[in-house]
This record gives sequence, structure tokens and C-alpha cells, in this order.
Amino acid sequence: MSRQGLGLTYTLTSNKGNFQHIPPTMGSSGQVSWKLEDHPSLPKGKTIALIVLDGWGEYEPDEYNCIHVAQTPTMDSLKQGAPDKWRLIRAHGKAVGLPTEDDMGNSEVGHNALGAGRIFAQGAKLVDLALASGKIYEGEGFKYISECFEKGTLHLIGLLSDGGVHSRLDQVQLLLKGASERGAKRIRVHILTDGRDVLDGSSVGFVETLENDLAKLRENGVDARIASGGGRMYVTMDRYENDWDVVKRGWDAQVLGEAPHKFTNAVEAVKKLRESANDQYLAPFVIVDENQKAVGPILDGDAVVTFNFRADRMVMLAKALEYQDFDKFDRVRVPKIRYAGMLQYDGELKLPSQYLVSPPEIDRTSGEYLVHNDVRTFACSETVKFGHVTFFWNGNRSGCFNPEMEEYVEIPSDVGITFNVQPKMKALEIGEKARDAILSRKFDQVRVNIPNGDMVGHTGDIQATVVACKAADEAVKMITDAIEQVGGIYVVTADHGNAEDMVKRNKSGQPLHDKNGNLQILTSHTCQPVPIAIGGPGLAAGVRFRNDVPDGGLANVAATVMNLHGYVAPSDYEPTLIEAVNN
Ligand SMILES: O=C(O)[C@H](O)COP(=O)(O)O
Ligand SMILES: [Mn+2]
Ligand SMILES: [Mn+2]
Repeated sequence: MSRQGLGLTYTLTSNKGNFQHIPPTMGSSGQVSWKLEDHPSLPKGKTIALIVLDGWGEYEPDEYNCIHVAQTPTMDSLKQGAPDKWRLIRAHGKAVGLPTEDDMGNSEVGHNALGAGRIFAQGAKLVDLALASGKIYEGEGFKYISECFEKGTLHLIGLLSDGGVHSRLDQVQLLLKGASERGAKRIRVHILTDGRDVLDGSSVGFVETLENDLAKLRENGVDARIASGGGRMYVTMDRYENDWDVVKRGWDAQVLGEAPHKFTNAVEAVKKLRESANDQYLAPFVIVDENQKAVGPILDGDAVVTFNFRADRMVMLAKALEYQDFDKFDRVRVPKIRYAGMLQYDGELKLPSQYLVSPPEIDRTSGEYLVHNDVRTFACSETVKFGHVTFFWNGNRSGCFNPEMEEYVEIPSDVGITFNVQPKMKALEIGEKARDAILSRKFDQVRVNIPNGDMVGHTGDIQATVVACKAADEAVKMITDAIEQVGGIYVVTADHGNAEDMVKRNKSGQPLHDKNGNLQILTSHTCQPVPIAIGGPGLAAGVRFRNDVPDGGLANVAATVMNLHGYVAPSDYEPTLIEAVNN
């Protein structure tokens, strides 16, 4: 459901502007009319570089602000050079469709908003509503899995934290309660520890909380236990097919009941395995009974729910669970199960086919409009962020809209490393590919995601994150230089904060220490706003940021970019951030 209003009703307060309200895009037949209206003054045919710096927010300068500490001359000059062509926009909370203003932004909701130009209630919110109303138990998906409750086991697999990026513990708690009240007699939970969207070390507490809940269920006659676990980055939650071994490790523990580490208690398991890895990278383990037998492998006749609402890091497991033809790794045993996702993760692949809550219907994205309006697009990132500028950008839809108008290029990411050891990642290669695409003049829009600030920021390694930010800045320079050469326009922005603040703080902004006096490193995203800068020789004289959209957020970027391509955005898009004044 999109937030209507701003896009439909806004009127321009500056009488110098050139923007006008246009009617909704539905024709009388109810069909979408894809043709965009020409912009009254801005020209078509300019090459636009659209650069998303992943995890690049704006925060006060101090030693934990890696963007501030790093040498970032290109981004600095964008900020200092042209005050009416640089501003901040909102990238967290309700501005990107999350339940509350305390919810930090993330790549899925950020790129959805950037690409779709409107704010959709996101998975986190939709699951909250479905649980609160009880509708989650009335849908097809729950009915489908509940057929197994009489004879089989209900398995819940997902990320165990209150990070709110991929999943939320309180939703899992409600689901456990709801399913057991509706007949689930035997429940096994397969946990993935976090430490990335929440503080490292917090997993112990989340597992204790879950164990308490499961103990209460047992008191009520439900045989409920944790069955397996592992760290999210090492077990199960890979994305964009970067490393299938990650998913295989999870499969072995969750489905086959096999793992290198066996414990009788999950809290002990996490505490012990933390001696050699952090929460994100815990080795896989299974919980065994007194005879060393796994307590919860997935068997014929069982039901499985993956309880993450976010798509990217569940798609690979969903394929392994659902596809009959599957050759990414040897599954050894493929149980006959009833599987449902918390949401449907891929709208194009219809994966998984059963789900508990309908995903947001992110339709009429800017990418789809642009292919209908002669705008040729090139999109590129390295594997770990490739789906961000394609799949998320296009409303969680895999594939192109029109391969003749679009080219998507993926640069293979390094596999099996934490990115603090390679903080430059593939920034240079992304910059080169974008540069070549711009200079080829074959594309009107060259869109990239530069991952460094985010991927290295998540490791919590401050020095490496400084190197990462410098590399990202160099990639921006490479791209804006190419834009200079072809007389084009650049739009540089970010999807949410991360590298600009690497420490947990109290309410007055002071860094916090744990009980041993160690600084509490923030591996997660932040709630800070992100910059957006426009410029380049192709930017028409008199184009500048309006000052009447003070609350502008990521969803306002799509209309802005459509204007720069020479079009007026559909009337229900969030308003453009720019105006063109006659000098
Ligand atoms: O999946 C991840 O890596 C983190 O949970 C969130 O990071 P992203 O939203 O930037 O991908
Ligand atoms: Mn991101
Ligand atoms: Mn991130």
C-alpha cells in the first residue's frame, strides 16, 4: 500500500519552478499508461550516472565517523561545492515504510524506495499487522503448513534477533504461540545468530529468551526445542548466489541433522562457539539428545517456515527447499515437506509458492517506466550488492523488464572472506565498468551500488572501514569524471547510514562501553540521513534542490531522476526534489 498524498496533492510554492501536477497514469481501460509526460523544460538524452553508496550516512565528525576520517575529496567537494545541489534525505523509519522511527534503514527498503518512487509498507510492518489481526493464521500459507501439524513437526528457520532488518524476535515469539495454539504439537527452531544488525555478543541473550519461551510451550504440552544453529554469514544467509557453501552448511544442520559441533543445549553452544568466532560467523551446530542423535532434522511430512520477512538472504534456501531440480549442492536427502516463507521473496519467480503474509505490491517502478520511455539503462555492482540495484530496485523482481533496453552487469565478489581484509572490494572494477558504460554512450542511465562503506562497516573494523570509504570515494570520482567527458549528469546518494558512525552511543551521543570497559562497536546500520548531490555539465542551468520538500527521503529520488531524464514522474510518485528556475 503506498502512502498517497504528497505526490497527488503537492503544489509548488515557488512560482519559478517548472513542475506541474499530472493525472494518474491509469488509462480508462484500467491499463497502466506507461508513457511519461515530457518535462516542460528539462531536456532528454543526457547520460545520467546514478550512484548509490551503500551504508553512507551523514553524522557529526569524530573518530568513529569513518567517512569523516577517510580521505574523501570527491564527496567533500560535492558537499562544499554547490549548496543548492547537495542536501540530506531521510533513509530510515517511516520514510522507507518501516514500522517506527526507531527502525534503521536497510538496503531492501532503501533500494525499493529509490526505485519505486513511493513508500510502501514493508515486510516488517505487514507481518506486524498480520500477527496483530490474526490474519496470518487465516491465509492459504498457514492452512497449507498446518495440515502437517497432526503428524509432523513444524520447523522455523531464520535470523534470531530484534534487528528488524531481516526478521524480528517478537514476531517469532508470536508465531510460536499462534502455531501451537492452532495445533502444532512438535516444533523445532533452527536459529541463525546475528551480530550484524545488532551488537555482536547479543545472540546469547536472544537464545536465552527463545529457550524460555520454548520451555513455557513444553509446560503446555508442546514438544518445542531449538534444533540447530549457526552464524548468519557462515550458515544459510548468503545472497545473490555468492557462495552456495553457506547454504549447504545450513542444509546439513537443519535438514540432515549433521554439523561439526554437537551440543545438548543451544545457549551453551553459542557461548562455546563464540570463543572462536563472532555472532555473524558462528560455526554450524546441531542439538543432540543423550544418545548424540540430532533432535530435529527435517523429515518427510514436516512443515517448514522461513521466518525472515526480507527476501535477499532467504531466496537461496527457498530454492533449495522448494525446487525439485536443484544442482547447486548435493542435498543428499530431500524431504517431502510443506514449505512456506514468511513472505513471498521473489515476485517474478513466485518463490516460495506458499507464504504466510503477502509481500508489498511494489508496482510501476521507475525502471519499468523508463524502459517504456526510451531510456536505456546499465546497472552494475559486485555480487554481494548486485541484486540491490536490480532486484530490490525493481520492487523485488528478478530479471530485466526489457533486455533490449537494459544491461545488468555483475562483478563477482570475493568469496569466503570478511571484507575488512579486502576493504577496497570491487569498487575500482565497478567504477571502471560504469565509466566504460558512460563513455560508450549506449546508455541513458548508468546505475551502480558501491558497497564498501556498508560491507566493511558491518565487520566493525574501524580502520578497514576508513580504507573502504576512501575506495568508494575514488570510484565516485572515476564515474563523475566520465560524466564530465560526455556532458552528462550525476546523482550521488546512499541507501542508509553505516560507516558514518561505528560506535553505540547514549542519548547524548557519548560512546558506550561494555561492563569490561570495551568500546561497544556498532556493526549495524544507523538512523542517520544520507546525502544526495546532483551536478555535471549536462545539468541544465537553474536546476537546484527545492526548499519546500524538507522531509524528502529516498522515495523522492525516482521523480528527481525522471525529471533529469526529461520526464515528469507519475502523479502518485513522491515529489521531485528539484526545480528549474529561470535565471
Ligand atoms: O544483510 C545484511 O548484510 C545486513 O543485515 C543489512 O545490510 P544491507 O541492508 O545493507 O544489505
Ligand atoms: Mn545497504
Ligand atoms: Mn548493510
